Amino acid sequence: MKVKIIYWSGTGNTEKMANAIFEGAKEVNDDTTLINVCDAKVDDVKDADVLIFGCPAMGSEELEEEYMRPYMDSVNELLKGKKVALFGSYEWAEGQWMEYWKEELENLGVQVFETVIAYDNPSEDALADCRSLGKAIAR
Ligand SMILES: Cc1cc2nc3c(=O)[nH]c(=O)nc-3n(C[C@H](O)[C@H](O)[C@H](O)COP(=O)(O)O)c2cc1C
Repeated sequence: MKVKIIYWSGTGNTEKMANAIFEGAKEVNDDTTLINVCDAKVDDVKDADVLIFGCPAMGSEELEEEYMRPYMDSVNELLKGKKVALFGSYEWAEGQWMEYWKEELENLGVQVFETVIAYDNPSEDALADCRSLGKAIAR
């Protein structure tokens, strides 16, 4: 089972979460790759069984618009039938962007296995949740 973690992070908070998910997933599945969305291709989604996408709350409860939004728009339709999870950091509001993101995928018929959000610089507890997510989804 091929696992890919694809993320965007402006100031490193979501990147810390991505690293923790990677650590957890690697423990149970060697075929796990961590990719910055700036380097991600559509094929990265095509050949994966498990996709874990990360993006902080940006804009007004939106995905980052230069890389993450266009990337998701190009792969959303390919996610049906795959195992998908979402994560990211936020600071100004209460995590609504993650609800919108999950809802958007569910409306396309994609099942979202889990979402993990962390306030600002992720706490040790939040990072532990990230490692658990990686471990649970990559088995
Ligand atoms: C341009 C911009 C827009 C943002 N919009 C939101 C928002 O709508 N809701 C929110 O909770 N936080 C918002 N934030 C705060 C970020 O989500 C928060 O700083 C997060 O930790 C950044 O994660 P990163 O270090 O992975 O880039 C915004 C930050 C920036 C720079």
